[in-house]
Amino acid sequence: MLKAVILIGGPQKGTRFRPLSFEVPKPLFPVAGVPMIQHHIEACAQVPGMQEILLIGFYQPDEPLTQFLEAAQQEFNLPVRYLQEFAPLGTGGGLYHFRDQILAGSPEAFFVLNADVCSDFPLSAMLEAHRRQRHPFLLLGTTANRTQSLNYGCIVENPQTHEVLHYVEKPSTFISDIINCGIYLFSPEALKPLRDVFQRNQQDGQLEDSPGLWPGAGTIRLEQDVFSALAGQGQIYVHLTDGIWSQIKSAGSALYASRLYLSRYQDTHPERLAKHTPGGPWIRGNVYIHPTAKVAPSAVLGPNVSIGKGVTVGEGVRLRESIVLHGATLQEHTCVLHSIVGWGSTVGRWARVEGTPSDPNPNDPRARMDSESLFKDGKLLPAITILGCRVRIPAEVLILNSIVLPHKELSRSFTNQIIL
Ligand SMILES: Nc1nc2c(ncn2[C@@H]2O[C@H](COP(=O)(O)OP(=O)(O)O[C@H]3O[C@H](CO)[C@@H](O)[C@H](O)[C@@H]3O)[C@@H](O)[C@H]2O)c(=O)[nH]1
Repeated sequence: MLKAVILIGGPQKGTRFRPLSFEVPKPLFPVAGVPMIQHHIEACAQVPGMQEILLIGFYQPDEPLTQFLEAAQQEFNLPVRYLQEFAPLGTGGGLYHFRDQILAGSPEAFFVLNADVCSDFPLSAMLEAHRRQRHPFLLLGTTANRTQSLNYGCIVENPQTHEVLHYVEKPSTFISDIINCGIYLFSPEALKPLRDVFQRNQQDGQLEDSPGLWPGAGTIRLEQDVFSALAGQGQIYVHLTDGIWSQIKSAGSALYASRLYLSRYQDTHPERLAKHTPGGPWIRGNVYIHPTAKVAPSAVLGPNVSIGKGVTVGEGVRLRESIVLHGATLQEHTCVLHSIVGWGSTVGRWARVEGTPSDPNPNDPRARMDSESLFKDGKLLPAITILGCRVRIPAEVLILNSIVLPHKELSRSFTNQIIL
């Protein structure tokens, strides 16, 4: 019997995802038409023997989250439960705090998945590798180029045995081009080292003269406190993948992840990809259209477009490399490229909303999405255009490389600006 835990973080997390995370918790942001963590749940539900999926985070269990859990339980016919941390406990604290719930029913092992990654989740291959060796910790690893590897957990392995010999979280100088994907398979014994860290933290906290410096009861950083500490002791192994993988930290990376998942749908969910039908819109490449969306027959969509619930797309609209969120309206002849259009926003006739993609370098097979910062030398870097929720763009204007905060009603064109 197996279980899976998805670490969904909480409201202080996902700041690079603003303004989109104002409206919906980041783990529920739609990527390729479905909430980000539904991809995780689908992958877990396909592993034979999966008994339960637990989401651990510090969000208040609000309506969208509760509705999502109910829908997921029904769809996958599996218990999918949310366990709320009383405070942010780090990537390992929640696993230790809820250890009884995780180990209830004696699972042979449990997957732990970061919510903010996009992957083809090679969980069955990880399980096979685990069953051969039964080591406490198995990490999924992939490669990144030298510069970008510094943004991730870096792994030095023994190439013969795949044992993790050395692990450094976001090093300041190059360590290894093998990076931690934030996807793990732990055996029940993995909780023992977490207990040791917890107890050590408690003792340190009691000894600490200035409690303000104490990291807080229960906080455990899986990466630094466990992986770095245990590397080279025969307990941690890496399973390498060259499948699709990307972090989803910013809105730009959500667009990139959406493209990766849409292309994967050709094998996994062909029914989710729109096809050109007589009298229907023109479809180029991979496009997802929610069944409730109204798309005019002369619109041209794709590649890599995802259209949410209740969206209206008018005649002559051109849409590519974009996500249009539920209830948005694109009036006749608008052109939307490399952009995310927020919930309930309206783009007026003949307006053009355009961004600049920040995709990984296609000529470098090891390139990953940059974990972009918005500014460089005090200037806004060109990036995808984001319209927050209920933004109104008038007719015949250009909105280029800009971020428009929710509820703004614009009256003219804007280029390279954050519109507050
Ligand atoms: N429940 C809970 N979840 C948390 C907490 N803090 C972070 N998380 C969740 O844990 C995951 C990792 O979040 P970060 O702490 O932001 O780390 P990171 O910068 O994404 O780096 C991690 O992931 C990389 C791969 O994407 C790894 O390369 C890196 O080593 C590390 O594991 C995310 O899904 C986040 O929501 C917490 O206090 N509680």
